[in-house]
Amino acid sequence: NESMTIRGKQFFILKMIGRGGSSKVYQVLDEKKQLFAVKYIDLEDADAQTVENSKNEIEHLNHLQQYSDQIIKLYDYEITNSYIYVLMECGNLDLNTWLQSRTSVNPLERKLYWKYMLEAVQTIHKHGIVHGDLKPANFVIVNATLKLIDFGIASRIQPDVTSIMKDTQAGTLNYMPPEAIKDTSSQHGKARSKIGPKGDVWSLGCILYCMTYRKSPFQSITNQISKMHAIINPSHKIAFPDISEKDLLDVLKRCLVRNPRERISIVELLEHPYLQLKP
Ligand SMILES: Cn1cc(Nc2nc(NC3CCCCC3)c3c(C#N)c[nH]c3n2)cn1
Repeated sequence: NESMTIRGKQFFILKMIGRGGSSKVYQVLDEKKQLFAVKYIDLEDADAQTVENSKNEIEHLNHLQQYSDQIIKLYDYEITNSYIYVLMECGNLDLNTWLQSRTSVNPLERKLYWKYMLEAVQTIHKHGIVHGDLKPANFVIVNATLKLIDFGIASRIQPDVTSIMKDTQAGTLNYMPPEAIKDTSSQHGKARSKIGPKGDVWSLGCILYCMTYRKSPFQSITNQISKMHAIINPSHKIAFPDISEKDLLDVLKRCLVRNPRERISIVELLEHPYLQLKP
């Protein structure tokens, strides 16, 4: 069985959890049989921007450790000219895989997960980071809590193909805010800087919509161009089938407002009646 050495400590590979571009994520054990996740980034054929983004992401992850338990724990990392190893806590499962495996989500679970997602995203916003590409695969379940595993700065990671993830989440438009599609200024890479924190609120709303109605608001539109048009088209009314939890329905409607200025904020969401924890 393969092993890797990170800063003098040996880790034994159990399985590959996911891969994307030049990154791979493994489930590993240390010599005390403690479970960890290791992200391995191959820098051999990575361009300078990728190297820069990866280092930037790790520095932010390291800095934000102290501010919230809803940010994945970073134990160590090793950066060389040819690779980067990032040693992190290992979640039981990512939220996308979990959602795909559930026929229904129980209301209290949904409410708790929502609170954890808001707290994680509030933490990065407080430190000037807007993710810009939030989706269920960016969160992992650790015991009964949710943790954010990346800040959207470095490359995308998708679940390993052997884990039969058909619609891998990398590159999905299902959670993309209208302002990211409308933003025509400058080359697209800069568009993200134009999306403010309200862009992440839209994406979080799409995730909550998924946890409520089992699909994201635009998932049924399979043609990507038509999907983008629907996301930005004010005449395309998003369906909100009636549900018993009226507070939840109100949260969904306030997150999925196309005008970012009229969209609810993270702070208002944390104060919303839906989160006063009466199941
Ligand atoms: C499917 N599955 C996931 C876990 N747990 C887990 N997955 C992580 N990344 C996964 C990579 C593929 C896409 C989904 C996230 C990370 C991680 C990073 N980056 C830091 N800790 C983690 N824990 C167990 N099963």
